[in-house]
Amino acid sequence: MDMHIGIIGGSGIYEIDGLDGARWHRVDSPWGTPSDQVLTGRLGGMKMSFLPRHGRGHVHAPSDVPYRANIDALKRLGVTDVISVSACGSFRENMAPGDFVIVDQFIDRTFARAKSFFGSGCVAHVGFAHPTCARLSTACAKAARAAGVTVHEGGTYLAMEGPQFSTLAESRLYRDQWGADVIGMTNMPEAKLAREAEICYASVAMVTDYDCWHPDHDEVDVAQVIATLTGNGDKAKRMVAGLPDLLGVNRESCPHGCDRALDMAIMTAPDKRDPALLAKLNAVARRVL
Ligand SMILES: CSC[C@H]1O[C@H](OP(=O)(O)O)[C@H](O)[C@@H]1O
Ligand SMILES: Nc1ncnc2[nH]cnc12
Repeated sequence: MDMHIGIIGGSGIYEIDGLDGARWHRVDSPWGTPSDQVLTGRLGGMKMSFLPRHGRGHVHAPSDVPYRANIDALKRLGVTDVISVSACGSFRENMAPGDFVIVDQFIDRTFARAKSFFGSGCVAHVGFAHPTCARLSTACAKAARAAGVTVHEGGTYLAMEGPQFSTLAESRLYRDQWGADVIGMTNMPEAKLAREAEICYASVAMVTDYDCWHPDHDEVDVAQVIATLTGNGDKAKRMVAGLPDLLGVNRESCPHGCDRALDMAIMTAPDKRDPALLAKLNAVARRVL
């Protein structure tokens, strides 16, 4: 099978350069309209598709990003592995603005988003103890280091609803009591949906600020995030350029089982399944339905 990387670009990343045969095109999804068209092409011979999470011009707020349509659209294009590139605040002194954290755990504090492709008519429960793909994450860490970035391998990302930033009490709670390392507004439910769609998922969180807990730094605001993002965006593009050599164009099945997540997940008896929901699942769950 061909490796096909999907990059979901967060705040400050609305395109990527250097794709051979690059073309923006519309992908229709039964789950709604994706955030934007998808830029497809090849990098070092490897298939790559890029989707700006907030749309070009940053039009979608974190609560309104069409997460299901985005993952479904990438699945329909044949994407096997998604790399999420996001801005985040840091709860750790040593995870400084400009550094990349390769996230391996999440705490989901979002509450106003559709979080599953499944539901009444086709109930499924996928395993999510290890929400990111170690194979893909390791490649991202190597590529980022080779691009000269300071990389922290492993970290817990707290996903908040937003769009307001956290209060000081929340920031201290997440950092001191809950052990979160970074905070952002978008990786949930994206990571959950990628797992349901049997797509490997890695999260590259680019630190832009110290949120509001740090006594020696100003509390986060958009100006601070944008100032750091300008440098981070270039680093992310250099990281992406290193991926084809590390991952190769031919894809072995995932050693961690991300691409077989639905094997034991669907509970609803075949004769009780809702045909309308099954029709919408025709890309995400195509392998098992
Ligand atoms: C511009 S600051 C807050 C905004 O930035 C992050 O976006 P993304 O995760 O897509 O890079 C954060 O989650 C918020 O949506
Ligand atoms: N401090 C912060 N909180 C939430 N999302 C962010 N994105 C970038 N910085 C952030």
